[in-house]
Amino acid sequence: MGHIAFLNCLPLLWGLARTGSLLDLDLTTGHPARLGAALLSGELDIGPVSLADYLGNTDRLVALPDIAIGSDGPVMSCLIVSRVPLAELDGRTVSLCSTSRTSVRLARLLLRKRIGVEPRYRVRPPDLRVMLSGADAAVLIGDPALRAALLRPAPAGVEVHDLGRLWREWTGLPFVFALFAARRELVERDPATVREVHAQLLAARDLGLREVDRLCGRAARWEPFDAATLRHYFTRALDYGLGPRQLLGIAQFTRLAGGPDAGFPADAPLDLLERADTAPGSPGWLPRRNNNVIVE
Ligand SMILES: C=C(O[C@@H]1C=C(C(=O)O)C=C[C@H]1O)C(=O)O
Repeated sequence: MGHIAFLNCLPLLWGLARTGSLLDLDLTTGHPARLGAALLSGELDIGPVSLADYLGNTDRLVALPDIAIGSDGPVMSCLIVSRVPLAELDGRTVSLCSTSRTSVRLARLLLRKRIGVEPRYRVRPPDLRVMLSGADAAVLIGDPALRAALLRPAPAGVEVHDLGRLWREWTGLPFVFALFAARRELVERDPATVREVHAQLLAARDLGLREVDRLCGRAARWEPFDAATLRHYFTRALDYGLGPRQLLGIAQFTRLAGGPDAGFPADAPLDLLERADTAPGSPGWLPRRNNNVIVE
């Protein structure tokens, strides 16, 4: 199973350890772009997958319901950091961090369709100093983004834009940056194991959030953020749910961002693993489609 090497997945890791599930799982830690590639190559069976990677490979992956990594407003850790107002980025250079697959797509969508600019893009490692050298803006995710937003007061003239906030203000919807998926081949071969791991993930997430005060007190000992900041990040900024509103957000993003150069089609389906108890008599699993229709 994959595990994202960012703080955003710490409540899950805490829960997997505290429930004992960690003993059943062989965990591979990495950044989202690397974990997506590993899931698709068969190196991993199950785990978090950046939304764009999922949407580009729906024939090979099945999404797990009720759990995701998203936000319903400011997310704190997916940012555009810019030396100039966003409206002035037309024709300028924007660095995209190499660890992200979805935030970089969301940033390009927002800049093109919401702000109305068409910058030049280049991919760089997730180091803000490197990203901003020779560029006017940078799209950064995960812990380096949290550090950029919270620790260093932004130098004069540098603007920090939160992608979760921009999306929410534009569409009124939550945004899902990553969901959890299993390889379709495994779901067909061994649905019981996929269901068990799914149940373990939900239990781990719930326990991690129930024990969030203990988790934050502990994490603040070695993270550069204090316990209250971590608590806010886990409980107010991040949204670990995948229900009807989050599915609407996914459908809206798919339709707006999908296309030949996006890596996924505008009509990419979302097949959710059906729960055993909601599919009586099914041979093991049934795909449930995200048929949300967006009305303009
Ligand atoms: C909230 C976050 O969501 C993430 C953003 C991702 C992306 O942009 O591809 C992928 C997985 C998540 O880690 C974050 O990284 O801070």
